[in-house]
Amino acid sequence: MYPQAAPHRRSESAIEAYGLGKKYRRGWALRDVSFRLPAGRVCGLVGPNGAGKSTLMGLATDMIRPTAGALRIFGAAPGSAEAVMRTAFLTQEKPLFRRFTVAETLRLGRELNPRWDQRVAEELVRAGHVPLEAKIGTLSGGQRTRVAFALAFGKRPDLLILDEPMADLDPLVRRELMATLTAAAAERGTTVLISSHMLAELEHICDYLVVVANGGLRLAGEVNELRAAHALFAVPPGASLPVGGPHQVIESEPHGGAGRTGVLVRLGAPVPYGGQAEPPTLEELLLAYLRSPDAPPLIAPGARPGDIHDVITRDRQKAVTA
Ligand SMILES: Nc1ncnc2c1ncn2[C@@H]1O[C@H](COP(=O)(O)OP(=O)(O)OP(=O)(O)O)[C@@H](O)[C@H]1O
Repeated sequence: MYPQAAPHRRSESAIEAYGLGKKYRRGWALRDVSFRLPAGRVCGLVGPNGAGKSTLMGLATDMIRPTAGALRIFGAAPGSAEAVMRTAFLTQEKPLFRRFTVAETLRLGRELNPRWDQRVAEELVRAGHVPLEAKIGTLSGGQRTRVAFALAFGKRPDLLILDEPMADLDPLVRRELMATLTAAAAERGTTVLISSHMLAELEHICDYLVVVANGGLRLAGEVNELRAAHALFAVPPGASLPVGGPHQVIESEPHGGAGRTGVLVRLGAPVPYGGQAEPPTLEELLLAYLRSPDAPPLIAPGARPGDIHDVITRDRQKAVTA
């Protein structure tokens, strides 16, 4: 059963993937991945180590070429001038020139990006008391991360792709930068795709979710829709599971003490919440799917991409008119 959303015009897609796959010598890192991320969403990309998250982000930023399928950024091919101008990508590595000062780094950002916003970039640096005249090589890991964030935000991207970028930040700075992220998304309609293993943190910022495991897509869609499509039952010791038939058990785990079992089900029919059942939190939903990598995928209707043939036709038309 899937909660019926009110009919609405299909919004612009920031990312659409069609049967996307990447094969390395050791095998498929990502296989047959199809989803869309509507523009303006903050999307958590979640999966166990080696699930294919960085590969997906590499494909979206043209760092990696697909073995199969295709991907579009605002309708444009990754690596095209339009996609590059509209996208900022931040990884754990944060390649910055160590001999440049912070001010020189921001100047480089200004020269390379036609939509550069010096005020936004400088404010981010100043908020962390990072001296503009300091050389990058003399900064702490967290300060370098802040400068890399300033470069990414200064670019005023429509799509910000963040590959676990905050691992070296203290909790207060993480919070501050998360707040900056969500404010940018709310004010400018920036789409954010952020991979993280910090599930509780994602709960605060994400309204959209893509889960990958073993190189395949497991969940995609709006957080609220995905939560509403599941229920968590707290089953007392000795009691039998009060669901069956159309419902599908994703996972059962000890829950809340007193010998109770928490059973997360994908709903096949409406259940009255209350009593034993409640909608799972985002963290409960994610943990259940991470612990059950073979659970069948659930791609919300709004997260399904259009037809790949339309994309090919559109590309051909662009090539003819170019
Ligand atoms: N350049 C490469 N050559 C060969 N195999 C690779 C390469 N890059 C990634 N892989 C493999 O592809 C799979 C997916 O890797 P990927 O880095 O996308 O996972 P991830 O979800 O980002 O993991 P993590 O959470 O650990 O960062 C892994 O099995 C990895 O070993």
